[in-house]
Amino acid sequence: MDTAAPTSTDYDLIVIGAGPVGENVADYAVGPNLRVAIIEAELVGGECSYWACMPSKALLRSGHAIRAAGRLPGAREAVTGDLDAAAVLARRDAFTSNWDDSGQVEWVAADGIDLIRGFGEIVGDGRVRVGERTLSARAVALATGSVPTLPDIPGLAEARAWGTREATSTEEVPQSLIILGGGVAGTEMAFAFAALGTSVTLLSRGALLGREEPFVGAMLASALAAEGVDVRIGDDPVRVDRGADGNVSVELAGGATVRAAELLVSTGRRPATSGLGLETVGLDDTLTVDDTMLVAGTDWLYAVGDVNGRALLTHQGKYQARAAGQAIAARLAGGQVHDGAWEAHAASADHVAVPRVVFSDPEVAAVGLTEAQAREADLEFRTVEYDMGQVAGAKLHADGYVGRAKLVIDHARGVIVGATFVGQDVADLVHAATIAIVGEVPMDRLWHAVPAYPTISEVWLRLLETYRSEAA
Ligand SMILES: Cc1cc2nc3c(=O)[nH]c(=O)nc-3n(C[C@H](O)[C@H](O)[C@H](O)COP(=O)(O)OP(=O)(O)OC[C@H]3O[C@@H](n4cnc5c(N)ncnc54)[C@H](O)[C@@H]3O)c2cc1C
Ligand SMILES: NC(=O)c1ccc[n+]([C@@H]2O[C@H](COP(=O)([O-])OP(=O)(O)OC[C@H]3O[C@@H](n4cnc5c(N)ncnc54)[C@H](O)[C@@H]3O)[C@@H](O)[C@H]2O)c1
Repeated sequence: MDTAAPTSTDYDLIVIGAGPVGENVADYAVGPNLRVAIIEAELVGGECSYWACMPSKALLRSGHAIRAAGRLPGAREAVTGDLDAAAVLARRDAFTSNWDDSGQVEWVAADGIDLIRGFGEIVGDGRVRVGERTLSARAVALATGSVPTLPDIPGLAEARAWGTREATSTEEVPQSLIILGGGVAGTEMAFAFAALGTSVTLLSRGALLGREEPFVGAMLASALAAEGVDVRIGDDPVRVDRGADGNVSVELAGGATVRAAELLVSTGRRPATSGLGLETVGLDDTLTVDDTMLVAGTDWLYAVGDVNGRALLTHQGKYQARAAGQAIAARLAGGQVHDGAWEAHAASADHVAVPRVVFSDPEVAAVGLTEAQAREADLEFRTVEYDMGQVAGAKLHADGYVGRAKLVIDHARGVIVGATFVGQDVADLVHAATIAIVGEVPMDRLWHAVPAYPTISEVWLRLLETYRSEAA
């Protein structure tokens, strides 16, 4: 398709999926000379706003605040009793706008984007069907997100298990909950429900958060155990049953059976490509994209956010959307596309600096490579680690502060390629590491970035001192 030529299409760009990513693709592309429509089958704002990031973080926050107060004499005595679960659920409801998307719909209209409600399906090059209508566009962007996977365990499909949607939108706090899957969602939900008073069993087939540094999973497993969560690692479920009394039982390979009022399955997600009609344009369900998110083998189709499987995180999907939206606008206007590494239309950071925060307690904040990934990449690297409990700012922050930090340093280039922090309130530490990686700041120059005293950021100084002393 010659995208620079004037055409008589209904739109210049149709975006399928109005989650955070689709909204940003449309927002960055739309302009006085570019007609943009966005198609949404459910709520404008997507999974993140109503069933994922926002409600899950709202459910977690009050428990973290109570635990934080418990670590400070004076505050500890002032905060007594349990969480008010009804108030926590009500705050969660406020953050999801009670699952009402009118605020986001208003924003779409104010931005000059046409909203079309319904399920969008590709029916040919640049052609999209929604209900009875078939629309044409010079470019189409898929931003349909991802869907949960369900493991093939006998009885599971019939057991009316919760997915993360049911967990984050629950109107009642179950008395007991089994969580299957020790990844990001399972670990966060274990903290959230334990704080709300639920008796939680967490079943993980390997170490918790197994893709992160090994100390991450070990520290979270002991923190969860301290919260009363029964963490079982490596004892796989072999059968699931929902009994006549409404409770769920899960039989484990080791012979034990665990029972609870509800079962949450959080065993990962896959790109939402089913029913999109990709076969009508010669594609299958695995979409390969370049750094402007253009799908390989096409000059009109883009895949952005969770659907391309690059990084299933809102902030990274929105970053891709900013690149893609601007690249689409440039291509449609016949302008220059700046898609070289680190240029405006390329999501270069996807390859080297994806920040990941797990809102557990302690929090986990990581970016770039772990040591294992650096080894796989055949880098010549060194690592340094530091006990964050020894940092003055951390000691002041909470009595008995427990935390650990680690840097992975590309020794040949003298730059950081990975960083991991575990500890109370470390989420915001990771952005400094992201800047160091993206900016390829040499270790010798990083030495001059002085952290304020007494902040938790002083861990940076300790890590750099450790690096220098070990190098000497
Ligand atoms: C429990 C949980 C907690 C999470 N917490 C965080 C977090 O704290 N931070 C973070 O960065 N990430 C978090 N994530 C990940 C985050 O939710 C996703 O990365 C993010 O939602 C992806 O945005 P998206 O726009 O690509 O997809 P989505 O948010 O899934 O939006 C896709 C939209 O497309 C619509 N759609 C799909 N198919 C069609 C179609 N054919 N026609 C029309 N509309 C369609 C859907 O209805 C949906 O509205 C979490 C995920 C889960 C499950
Ligand atoms: N704070 C955040 O940014 C945040 C929070 C929640 C979710 N998310 C995103 O949502 C996505 C989905 O979260 P998730 O936790 O479901 O996925 P995940 O990939 O993080 O974890 C899935 C876990 O399930 C396990 N698993 C997979 N198949 C299994 C099986 N058959 N039996 C037992 N265990 C099995 C895996 O080993 C893994 O530990 C993630 O990719 C994550 O990026 C992000």
